[in-house]
Amino acid sequence: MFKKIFENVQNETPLVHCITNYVTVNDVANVLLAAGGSPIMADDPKEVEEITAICAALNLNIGTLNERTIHSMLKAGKKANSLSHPVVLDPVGAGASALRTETTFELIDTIAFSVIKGNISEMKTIYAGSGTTKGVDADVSDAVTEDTVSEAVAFAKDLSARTNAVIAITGAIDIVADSQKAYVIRNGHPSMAKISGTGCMLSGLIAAFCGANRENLLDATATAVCLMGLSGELAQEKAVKNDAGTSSYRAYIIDEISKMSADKLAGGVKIEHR
Ligand SMILES: Nc1ncnc2c1ncn2[C@@H]1O[C@H](COP(=O)(O)OP(=O)(O)O)[C@@H](O)[C@H]1O
Ligand SMILES: Cc1ncsc1CCOP(=O)(O)O
Ligand SMILES: [Mg+2]
Repeated sequence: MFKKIFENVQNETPLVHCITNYVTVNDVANVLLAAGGSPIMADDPKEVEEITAICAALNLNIGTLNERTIHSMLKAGKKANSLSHPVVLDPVGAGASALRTETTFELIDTIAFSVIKGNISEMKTIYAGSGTTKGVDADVSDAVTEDTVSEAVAFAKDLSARTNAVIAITGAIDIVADSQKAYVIRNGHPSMAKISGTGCMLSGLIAAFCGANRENLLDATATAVCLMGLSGELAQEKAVKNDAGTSSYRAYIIDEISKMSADKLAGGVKIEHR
């Protein structure tokens, strides 16, 4: 499954419309190119419908939301739905402010999302209807551990049934689920949480993988999560070898994605079916 899904991205070069935050926007663009996709960042309400119409997928990330971009996200999302394009939501910081939480729900109520991807604190906010997320990073107390993984799988399946979207919960252990089936993914490295943008990069990748694999959004999402995690592992090996710090580590992750092959990916995934 991984090989074919990865190859479809490389062969189809999906154009991904991103309405995303200004912290990590350049990393999202570069990671899309590295994986074989193509990015276009466009957030003015006057052009979002036109841009999304020429794309294979839409990536909505509320990291630095404001009134104008919220309007753009709603417009783009509705247009993408009308064209049956996959739409991904990254509810960055949902639970940290009323604006983030309310916007997340307005987006979910208005747009049919293909995938909703967030860290565990953001996803718990969506599940509960409110939250007390401390910021854009997950609360340590929320983390999915080996002891709570079954509970997290049930939570992800239930959230998928409620939203009709594939659910991706990231952290040391990642969960990707629809209402029936889940994957538990143990790729990745703790260093990935020490740089800003790994979550946003992953949302961009998920959009590209869904754009090139529309008939299997669950497996497309799982493959993107494995790719990100494996690249984080390989980048860590290189960082240790080079005595590198966090800035180089960020670049090494993009390097590893650009150097990934279908075989290397298939050989490196750490995935369990539930
Ligand atoms: N402690 C960890 N161990 C392994 N991988 C991690 C860890 N923390 C985060 N990751 C990986 O980093 C990426 C971003 O996840 P996360 O940090 O949860 O998102 P966000 O940046 O949105 O908070 C995912 O690919 C995830 O698997
Ligand atoms: C720091 C920050 N503040 C608003 S958006 C953002 C980036 C969040 O990126 P990620 O979710 O990938 O860590
Ligand atoms: Mg995030």
